[in-house]
Amino acid sequence: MAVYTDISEDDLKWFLTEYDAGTLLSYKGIAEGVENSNFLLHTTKKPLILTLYEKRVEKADLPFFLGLMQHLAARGVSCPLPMPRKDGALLGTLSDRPAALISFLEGMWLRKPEAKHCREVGKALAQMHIAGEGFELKRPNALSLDGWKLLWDKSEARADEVEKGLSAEIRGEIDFLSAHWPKDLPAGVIHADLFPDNVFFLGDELSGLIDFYFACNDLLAYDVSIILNAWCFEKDGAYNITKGTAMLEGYQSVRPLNSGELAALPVLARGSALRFFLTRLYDWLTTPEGAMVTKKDPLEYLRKLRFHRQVASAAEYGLSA
Ligand SMILES: Nc1ncnc2c1ncn2[C@@H]1O[C@H](COP(=O)(O)OP(=O)(O)OP(=O)(O)O)[C@@H](O)[C@H]1O
Ligand SMILES: N[C@@H](CCO)C(=O)O
Repeated sequence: MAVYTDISEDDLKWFLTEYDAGTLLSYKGIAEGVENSNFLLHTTKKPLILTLYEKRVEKADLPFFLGLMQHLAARGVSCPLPMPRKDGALLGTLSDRPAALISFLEGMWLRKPEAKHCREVGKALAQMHIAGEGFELKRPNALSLDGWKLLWDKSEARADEVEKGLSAEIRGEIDFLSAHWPKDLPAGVIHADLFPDNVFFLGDELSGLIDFYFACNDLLAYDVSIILNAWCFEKDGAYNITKGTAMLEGYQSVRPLNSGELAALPVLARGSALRFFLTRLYDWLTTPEGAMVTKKDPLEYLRKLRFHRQVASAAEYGLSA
């Protein structure tokens, strides 16, 4: 469960006096998520989400994340909107953590997404990429090649505890990706974590995107490879080409991928599988037993990485001719 930091009712009431948010009626911690502490607040006005930013979020990055949500919302992307305090600031402090109030988004995330949902996610990602144009703040991707190497340095010594031989395999993968990572592809603001639990639906209709706390400037096609990884594999590890086709068609109905982006997809998908493998591995090795958070399985992403290594061209992801 992702409530790393407890808050007291008195502190919360005091925190809310800085906002025009009404009077607190109730609040509760939200079990889902692994990164930050989230609470659902009911007040005499509208429901709100309170987020306390935890270890993987740099305070200096918060203006980028919160400003991006404002930028995207103003351009028609359905995403949470940060509520300014009475003094105009978007950030406050609660229980010694940077904290923000953001609007509550209606909808639920899908436990069993189908191809039609993948199509909608593809479209929404492309719309986000276009809406992100013109956002002036910049944030390099802290979880690209250099960040992967740092994470790997912290985990390598214990990697073989997770699976024998892992250490040599991952070192080889990082070397390969360092040598083959594409450079000259269209870049912009990417979400970088658009997993099923970050996309809300009302019925079959996509109602919004949340959790922009990994958003950054990077290759747009890298974001496409992330959604292929996150949405198009089945529980048994098989790639579902019907979902892949729908997702790529959905994306390209809004923003067609150029030939360079298409050719790079297998390498980009290896990179994004490695990224989630490495953060999960690090958490797996460092989260104490009994912590109130559900650890995610790094091996799921190792299997995906091995799949992408066998992919010869983007056609295997379900690209229609
Ligand atoms: N704006 C919002 N409106 C409604 N519910 C929200 C909103 N933001 C967060 N939530 C709820 O809180 C949960 C966790 O939020 P979020 O995904 O941002 O957390 P996280 O710790 O950053 O998670 P992740 O593991 O995806 O990085 C969501 O699954 C959702 O139930
Ligand atoms: N979406 C990520 C968690 C946030 O980094 C994962 O499933 O590993």
